Amino acid sequence: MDLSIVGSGYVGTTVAACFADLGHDVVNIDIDESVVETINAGEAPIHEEGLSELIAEHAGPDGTGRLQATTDYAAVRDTEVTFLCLPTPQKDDGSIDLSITEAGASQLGKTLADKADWHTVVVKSTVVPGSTADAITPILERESDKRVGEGFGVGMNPEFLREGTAVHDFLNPDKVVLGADDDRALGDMRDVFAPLVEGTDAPVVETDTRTAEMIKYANNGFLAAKISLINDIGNICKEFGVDAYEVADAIGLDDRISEQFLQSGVGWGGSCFPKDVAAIVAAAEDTGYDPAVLNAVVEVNDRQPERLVELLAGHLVERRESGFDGAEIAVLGLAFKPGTDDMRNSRAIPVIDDLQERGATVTAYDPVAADNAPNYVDDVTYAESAAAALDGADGAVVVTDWDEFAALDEEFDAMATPIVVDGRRIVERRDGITYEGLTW
Ligand SMILES: NC(=O)c1ccc[n+]([C@@H]2O[C@H](COP(=O)([O-])OP(=O)(O)OC[C@H]3O[C@@H](n4cnc5c(N)ncnc54)[C@H](O)[C@@H]3O)[C@@H](O)[C@H]2O)c1
Ligand SMILES: O=c1ccn([C@@H]2O[C@H](COP(=O)(O)OP(=O)(O)O[C@H]3O[C@H](CO)[C@@H](O)[C@H](O)[C@H]3O)[C@@H](O)[C@H]2O)c(=O)[nH]1
Repeated sequence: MDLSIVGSGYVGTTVAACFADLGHDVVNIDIDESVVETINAGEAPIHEEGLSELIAEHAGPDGTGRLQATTDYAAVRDTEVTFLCLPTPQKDDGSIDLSITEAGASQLGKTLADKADWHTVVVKSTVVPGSTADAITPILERESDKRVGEGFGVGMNPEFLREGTAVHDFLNPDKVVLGADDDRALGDMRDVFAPLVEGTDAPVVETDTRTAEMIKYANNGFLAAKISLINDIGNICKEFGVDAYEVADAIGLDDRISEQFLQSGVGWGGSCFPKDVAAIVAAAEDTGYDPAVLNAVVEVNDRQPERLVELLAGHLVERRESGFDGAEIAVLGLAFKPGTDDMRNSRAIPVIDDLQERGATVTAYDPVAADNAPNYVDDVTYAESAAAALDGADGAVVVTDWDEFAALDEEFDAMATPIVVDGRRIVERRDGITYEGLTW
């Protein structure tokens, strides 16, 4: 099939490259010329395992591959189905900001005005229940001067991929959710996903757009809650001198709990959980409902970075009279999780802010996120390696569970005072360092 993917960020680029790999002809549309040029050069605009290979295979300068990129919405008219993969950030009050997605829908609608044939528009962005039918569809109708269900169809297909494993997750989904309010749009979505579903036996959930939208928030709310619950339990474990990871291993054996998402530590960040929990909380409160559990989920998460810094403070005052004042602290990890250069809402941000407010100077190391970091934190020195960050440091905190941190050993000997507070259970406890885990 001929597909257009509007928005070529973490989701759009992955989805476009994967659909091309599944045999569709795909055009990626983005307003950012540098993103478009990068894809057309056969390269990945973001760091995602396996993505460069797919783009190199399906895009490229000769323009003959199954994946192309452009800034021109007119390309939509040569396709049958468009996926909107545009950002849905949060406003200052936490509620969803639909303006970018609405602007994209408006450009798309204008383009569809000049298309004679039927077209299906699928919202892939995470949007609060009712957004597709009540906000996006009316824009498409107004700008195209067509009626939904007649000139075009609309669907909602939430995306569950994780950054760092985006390509793998998209190609091996636990489920595919197809939300549609008319049969023709649903039929088009089934056709688009047929090669994926046939190849993986992924269960397909067919529903209406409003339910599809809610499934996405329920999924993310549940996962964020699971991490906050294990963090809450982990904090209690720490008070009792119990290892939260040993406890998690045992409770994870219960099928009803499962072993996944039980890693306690400095908490959840990223481009999704923080804004999505905030958005569904705001949307719920708008209806008059008080989402007490989800509010607590955020509260527990917000406390973890400070708990990490407090643990370091406790050890530092024993070794340095001036405590944090003038101390050099190594921060290991900047990305919100390993496998990505994404720093949106990374726990590294509140940790670094707190360290600096207490008078410390920060040297940070991350294998891929250092170039991106100055967009999120100031006055940080970036080291070329974990060893260089640790060299001469008065203390270290681990914020991201990059595999390479597990291999650190003698590097700690070069610290001025070898105190290591681990927020991710990745560093090995060893002789010669004062090692403290956040929940163990
Ligand atoms: N990042 C994830 O892991 C993930 C996973 C599942 C769902 N989602 C959801 O998917 C949506 C997109 O997220 P993302 O992380 O890919 O966003 P992103 O910020 O990485 O990318 C968005 C892209 O859209 C482009 N853009 C902005 N306005 C445009 C316009 N009018 N026309 C064309 N392109 C435009 C930007 O230049 C950018 O390249 C969000 O709703 C998000 O919640 C994200
Ligand atoms: O046991 C765990 C698991 C994760 N995390 C943290 O949780 C955050 C999110 O991690 P993860 O879910 O792996 O990455 P995301 O890319 O944010 O993916 C989430 O958000 C996406 C965007 O909505 C969804 O598509 C995915 O299904 C959902 O997992 C990161 O800061 C992790 O360090 C923990 O602290 N403990």
